[in-house]
Amino acid sequence: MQPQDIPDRSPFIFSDILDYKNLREIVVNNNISWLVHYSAVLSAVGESNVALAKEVNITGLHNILDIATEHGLRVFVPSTIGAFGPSSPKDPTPDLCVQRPRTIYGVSKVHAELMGEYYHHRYGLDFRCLRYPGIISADSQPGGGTTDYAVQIFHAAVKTGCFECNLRSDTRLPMMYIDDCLRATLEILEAPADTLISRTYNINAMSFTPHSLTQEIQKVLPDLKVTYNVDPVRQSIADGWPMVLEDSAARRDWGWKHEYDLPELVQTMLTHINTGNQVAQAY
Ligand SMILES: NC(=O)C1=CN([C@@H]2O[C@H](COP(=O)(O)OP(=O)(O)OC[C@H]3O[C@@H](n4cnc5c(N)ncnc54)[C@H](O)[C@@H]3O)[C@@H](O)[C@H]2O)C=CC1
Ligand SMILES: CC(=O)[C@H](N)C(=O)O
Repeated sequence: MQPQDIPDRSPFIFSDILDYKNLREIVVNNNISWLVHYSAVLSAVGESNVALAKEVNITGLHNILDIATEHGLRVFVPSTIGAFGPSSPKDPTPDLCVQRPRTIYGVSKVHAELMGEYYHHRYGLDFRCLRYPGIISADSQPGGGTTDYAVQIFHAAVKTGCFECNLRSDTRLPMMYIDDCLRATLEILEAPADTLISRTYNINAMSFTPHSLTQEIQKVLPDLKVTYNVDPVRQSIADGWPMVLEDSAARRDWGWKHEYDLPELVQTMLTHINTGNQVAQAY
């Protein structure tokens, strides 16, 4: 979303997550009561700039937790499938298991989960966290992650009919459509505190490989051609991640239920991208 798309009643303020004083000023001046902390450097970009990922993902998180504790705010921080690693069980990956990620992104997200839970128990901070799968959305370009291919393929399928995939065709990863992701986030934020047995939950929707995604898109666009040029950094990250997230605790405690499986995802993405293109061409 661009600043000009935000309605007048919702102030849009640019701020650096590393500027503690400015963040505090924004919280106080705007009577903020919930912090939804999305700023991060994602998995693939993090491996090419570890220093930046450490700053944004770890120091930025510390700022958020301290401000929230100081001002009694509720905090949501997304975690990720990237918080697991090669020694975690993969199919399915439970909420509680070995977490030894090998990316700075994953390490920073495990740190966020543990710090948030520590602040909850130590200072009573209302910290809530979901481990998202790869998120797929038509209106924003992906920001340097390992699951980016699953967004890029839709744009390529509509615009050029061919796509070069940077993961192996059999790489199975958990994914979720953005509407399910945003609804899950609102649902956990609004859940009564006494229903939350845990402060960090896996949420799952679907899992697919580049090959099975291609086949589903080809049902609508049969001429789509996909070739493979594997990026070793992204592939080794993906090889250490879950294939399926086990999310029965989220379903039991606060009623999580996904709505989009692979066929609905493909239909919805292609419709959005086609509509966007038609609007763009009309101008
Ligand atoms: N997109 C996905 O598939 C998944 C995303 N998540 C989490 O969701 C959150 C959002 O992810 P995306 O929107 O996909 O990532 P993105 O890379 O598109 O967005 C990250 C945002 O952080 C901002 N940012 C970076 N440095 C900053 C700083 N110093 N101060 C303020 N803002 C700064 C960037 O400007 C960017 O808007 C992240 O915390 C990510 O870990 C978790 C799992 C999956
Ligand atoms: C799954 C994520 O956290 C993100 N999309 C990434 O690939 O880094």
